[in-house]
Amino acid sequence: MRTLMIEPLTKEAFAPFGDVIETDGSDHFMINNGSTMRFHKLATVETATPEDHAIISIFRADAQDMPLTVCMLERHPLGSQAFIPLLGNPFLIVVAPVGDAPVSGLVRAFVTNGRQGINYHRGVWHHPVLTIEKRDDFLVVDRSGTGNNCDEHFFKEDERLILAPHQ
Ligand SMILES: NC(=O)N[C@@H](O)C(=O)O
Ligand code: NI
Repeated sequence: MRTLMIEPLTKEAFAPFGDVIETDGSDHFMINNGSTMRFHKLATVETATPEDHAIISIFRADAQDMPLTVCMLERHPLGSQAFIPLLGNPFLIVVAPVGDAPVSGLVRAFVTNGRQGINYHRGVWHHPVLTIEKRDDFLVVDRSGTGNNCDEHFFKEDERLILAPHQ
């Protein structure tokens, strides 16, 4: 099984999978009579139909045992999904490009710097949220509507991957 190299999250590296929601290196303009910097439209919420809603939730996630064997990835075919850390902690991301199924050899892992959120584009394969802290809170912005919006793919045993952040 391949051990994933964990890359530092950057807009450029993550571009094939979605957006990085951060102030570092992002354009802004002044609002509120010059008292506020607006880092405008860092990401957009994708939905599938006019009846869909973009909703805001909080995920309180517990850490997975590490090293983690990555057995599966999921995707949301009907909308995007954004995770914004509420407590300023780094977290882990495992993704694969859009396609009928995730390709094990194309799976990549990233670690955030604590000041970054991400927005998975519609259909991007990803692992369910992976904290580094024992428990962590995320603001999540994603799509609500009819139909199935979560496909899971389980890798064959020889396609599984290892995520080992503490080594
Ligand atoms: N199932 C759910 O809402 N969470 C996942 O989509 C995830 O990416 O964590
Ligand atoms: Ni998801």
